[in-house]
Order: sequence, then C-alpha cells, then structure tokens
Amino acid sequence: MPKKMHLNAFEMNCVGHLAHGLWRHPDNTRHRYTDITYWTELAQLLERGKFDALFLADVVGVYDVYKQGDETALRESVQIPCNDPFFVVPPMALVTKHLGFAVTSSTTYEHPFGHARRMSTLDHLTKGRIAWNVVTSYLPSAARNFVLEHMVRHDERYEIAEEYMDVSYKLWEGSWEDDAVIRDVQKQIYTDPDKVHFIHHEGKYFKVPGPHLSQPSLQRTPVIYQAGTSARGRAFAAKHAEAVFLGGGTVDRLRQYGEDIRRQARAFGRNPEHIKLFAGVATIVGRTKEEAQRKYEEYARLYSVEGVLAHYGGGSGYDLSAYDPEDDLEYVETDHGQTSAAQFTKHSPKKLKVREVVKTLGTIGGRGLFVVGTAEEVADRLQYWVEEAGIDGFNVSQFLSPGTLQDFVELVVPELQKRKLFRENYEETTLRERLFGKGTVQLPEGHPGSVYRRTTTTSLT
Ligand SMILES: Cc1cc2nc3c(=O)[nH]c(=O)nc-3n(C[C@H](O)[C@H](O)[C@H](O)COP(=O)(O)O)c2cc1C
Repeated sequence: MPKKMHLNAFEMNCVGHLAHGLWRHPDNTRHRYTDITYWTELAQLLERGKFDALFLADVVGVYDVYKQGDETALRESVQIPCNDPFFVVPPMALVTKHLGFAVTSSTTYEHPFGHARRMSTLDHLTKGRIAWNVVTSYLPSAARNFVLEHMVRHDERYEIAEEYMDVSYKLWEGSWEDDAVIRDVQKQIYTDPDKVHFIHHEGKYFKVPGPHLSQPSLQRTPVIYQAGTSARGRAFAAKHAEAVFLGGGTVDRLRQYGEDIRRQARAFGRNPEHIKLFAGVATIVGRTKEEAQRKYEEYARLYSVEGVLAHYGGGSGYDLSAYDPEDDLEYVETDHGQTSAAQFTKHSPKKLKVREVVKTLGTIGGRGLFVVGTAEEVADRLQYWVEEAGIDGFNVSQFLSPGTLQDFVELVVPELQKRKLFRENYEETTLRERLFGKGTVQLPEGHPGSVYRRTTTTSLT
C-alpha cells in the first residue's frame, strides 16, 4: 500500500505572499484578505479537499534590503500590508470540524508567557487543531521595530528559541494538572490550588515564575512546526519539530535536509518517525494540458521580478540591485535566513552569475518544486517527489486565490485519492492525531516537552 501524503495549504494574511505581481489578475481575490468571509470560504474549501491544515506564514517587518528601502515591497505588496495570522483562526474553526491551523510566530519578538496563553486559547477554541510554526525571523526592520538596534545574530536567535521552547513546555505541560479544574459548587472551589504549579523558570533570556494562565487544552502543547533549514535550524528542528517545512528547492537538497534532521532526531533520543517533512510546491492545474499552459503564460506575464527580488533580498540579506549582473553570486554569511542565502550560492551545484539568479527568481516556480499540467501530471510529480525526496507531504501555495486551491481540490485531490495516496475521509479529531495516528493527542514520549508533563503532583525544579 503506497504511503499516504499529507497536504497543507500554504498561505499568509496578506495580498502578496509568494506570487508577486499576480494581485493584478482579474480572477485574483487576495485583496479580500481583510474580509472574514475570505478566510471562512477558504477553510471550507480546504476541508472539502480533506487537507491536513492551513499553514499561515508571517513576518513582523518590511522587506527593505532590495534597493536599500521598502518602496519596492510596498509598490508590489511583498508581504505588506500584512495582518496578524492568529485572528483568522477562530472564524475558520467555527465553520470547520477537522481542518488544522498552523500559525507562525517569532521566538525573537514575542514573549513566551503571553504567547503560551494565545496558543492555549486557540487550542481550546479549535478543539485541538492548532499548530505553531516556530520561526526566529530574518528581517532587520522587525528588529528595529521591536526596540533592537540590530538583528540578534542568527545562531543566537536559535539559542533564544531553545530557552523559549523550555519556558513554553513548562507552561503548557507542567503548570496545570489534568484535573485541576473541579467546579465544585458545594465547596465553592472552581480550581484546586494544589493542582496548579509555578514553573519558576530562570534562564539566560527569560525569567518566568508562572503559573500558566490557561487551563489544559486537548493537545496542551500545539503541534510544533518549524521552517528554518540552516545547519542551526536543522538541529533545532531535530530536537523540537513534529513537522518541518523544508526549504532548499531541489529533490536532492530536500532529501539531504530530511535525512540530516531524522539522523539528528535519533541522536536526541527521539523517534524520527515523529517528524513529518513537508516541501513547498507551486502548481498550475488545467483540465487539459493546453488549459494549464494558458494559465501559466497568463501568470508569467503578470509575475513581478522586482517583487521577487525584494522578497529574496529580505529573506537572504542579498540586495541583487547592488551587484554587477556578471558578478558570481558568492555566499556571504548574513543574519537573515541562511537557507535562502545558501540556495543559489554554497548549495548550488554550480557557480551562478547574478543575472542567472535574477532570471531564475524572475521565472514562475524558479525557487522550488513546481508543476504545470493536468491532474494526472501533477499527481505523478507529487508522487515522484514524495518517493525521491523521502518527504511526507507538501505545503501547497497559490497563484490566484482561491483559484489555485480550487483547482487542486477539484482536480488533483480526487486523482490522489484514486491512487490511494491521500485520505478520502478524515478519521482522527486533533491535528496531532491526523499526523501521527489516533490516540497521539499530546506530545509523544521522547519529545523534549514531554519531560515536563505533570501527571501527578511532582516538582518541576
Ligand atoms: C520554507 C520556509 C518557510 C519559512 N517561513 C517563515 C515565516 O513565515 N516567517 C519567518 O519569520 N521565517 C520563515 N522562515 C525562516 C525561518 O523559519 C526562520 O525565520 C529563520 O530565521 C531563518 O531560518 P534559517 O536561517 O534556519 O533558514 C522560513 C524558512 C523556510 C525555509
């Protein structure tokens, strides 16, 4: 029996997520992202398509590296304007029963105590369908707006993230016992004080005594997603992530990253099968090859090279407008996203001139897994990539909203189901069960967060 794949829709609470320039297409409704029904309609579409979850990216800064300013990002709507991803989850949860939601927040700019309550709140409201995409961020403009002169150095951001996770696990797993809330009207006790515990966290970056403010939710700890695949990012993923959104773009690179993360997870004493690996994929699907090709040509005419270069500049730290096109693009360590910086430099199979990188970036699908074709052709590629790269599924992005995902749900999902490569019905209830099977509602043994689980009145310190 072939392995069933997992599918997330890859989205962002903004107009220009990845397909820069496509906001001008007459069938694109992304400008409706500020309308609550834009999100409830998307959630119902994805639930009809039996998707695992909606994965919401987020950044808390403006892309101002390219041409040393934010003009291009603003003109081209490159992830600005951009709203908070947390607030679109409750209305989507209200109109769905199974779809999961992964929200991105930064360990560099959010405080763990307040963040832990926001995540517990969403886990309650979604009845255990929430995941957290843990990022350390990469935009200097974010640092400046969060009272830092400069970005925290790349690897130190991950050190902060490590301690951030400890504080979060202590709050989610170790502060409230399962039976702390008793609601005893006669004795006039709502919560048994002996069953709610301080966490007394004192570390290099955070001092959080606790207790957690929220009572235990179904999953307690949200499903932990992670998306940074630099060397330091992969080590962090191997220790904490239950699902990893791999960057890197080629089948070989995806396989190498995945094997490395699973090897390191084993060294941490984790079961490598407790980590699902996802790759980003862009698809243009037609009922016929001709229809798919026509869509591709239409989108290519609108695709904004300037917008993509502004996005790449913020992600990698490389302002390609400042280079001679005939220059070789050399790897220079920056404190931006190192996966992005490595893709066309040290991880490229051959040296690339700046003009070659600009051409690749300016071509639709130039950055990663991309397929144009009929449902059968798209399913063929997805099946090939799962087998060749050793991944478990995909984050499916959009060119037109909701057109791209409508095509995928109506045309590709039935083809995958016919091949027994994708679920025909939802079985489990919580998001963690969907990924790891019935009964795995909370963190499994072996995950670093599970050591803080308070089943009885035991001390944390
Ligand atoms: C596929 C992918 C998606 C990412 N999505 C986000 C995101 O939504 N927000 C964010 O701040 N960082 C995002 N990142 C970057 C990292 O998660 C993180 O911010 C880190 O600083 C850079 O990671 P790296 O240097 O380990 O690649 C993404 C990285 C990858 C590879």
